[in-house]
Amino acid sequence: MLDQFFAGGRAYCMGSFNRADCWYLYTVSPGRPRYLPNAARHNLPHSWVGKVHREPDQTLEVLMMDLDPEKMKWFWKDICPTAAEATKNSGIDRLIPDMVIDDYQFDPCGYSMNGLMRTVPGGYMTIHITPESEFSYVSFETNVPQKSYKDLIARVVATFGPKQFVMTFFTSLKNGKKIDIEDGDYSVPQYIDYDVVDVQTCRLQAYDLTYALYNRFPS
Ligand SMILES: C[S@@+](CC[C@H](N)C(=O)[O-])C[C@H]1O[C@@H](n2cnc3c(N)ncnc32)[C@H](O)[C@@H]1O
Repeated sequence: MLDQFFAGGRAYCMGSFNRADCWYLYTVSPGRPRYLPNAARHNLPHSWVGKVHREPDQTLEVLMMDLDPEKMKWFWKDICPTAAEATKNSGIDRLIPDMVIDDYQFDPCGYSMNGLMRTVPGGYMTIHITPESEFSYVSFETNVPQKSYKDLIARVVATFGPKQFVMTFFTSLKNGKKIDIEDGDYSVPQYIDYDVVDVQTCRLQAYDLTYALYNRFPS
């Protein structure tokens, strides 16, 4: 389906097929500037011709399922009439400090926010919350570099209280100071309340990807 819209897209699946714990990824990498006529190409900086220009970067996603209803209550309008209250009462404003936040509370429930970092150009955080207990789901994503990804993930998980979550971490291969997600001898962060059920690492065209599935222990 997506192939109809994107040339050169690639689909991947991480996680376990037979447990229905799969996470699907579709990537599109900007290719050579083939669409430019030769004359226009000659106006490009020499180093760009036939190459892709990229800044080093890393992206963390935490995708959480089956959340703590007590922590989800802030995302119902009858309890929190405004998005600003939901952001503050839930602790979202303390996950990554120094963000300019644009937040929205849906009616009767649901919440979305986008935050831009004041001090890191291009640094963002985005959170989308479906609080209905039958199918509760929260997605968290940021590209803001962290000293400790383990600590950030712990804050995110403590804020929303999932029974299960998926962590994905992309890091660009040309990153001189390559940031990793390792925790001592382990390839992904370890938490006392969660079992790591699956871990996979994958080298994509321009990124290394680490995927892990965590289940709360005891369930
Ligand atoms: C936060 S929105 C965003 C969903 C989005 N697809 C995501 O996860 O990135 C989903 C939540 O908002 C609620 N909601 C209320 N009105 C909505 C609307 N008009 N459109 C989408 N979601 C709405 C849904 O019931 C659900 O709890």
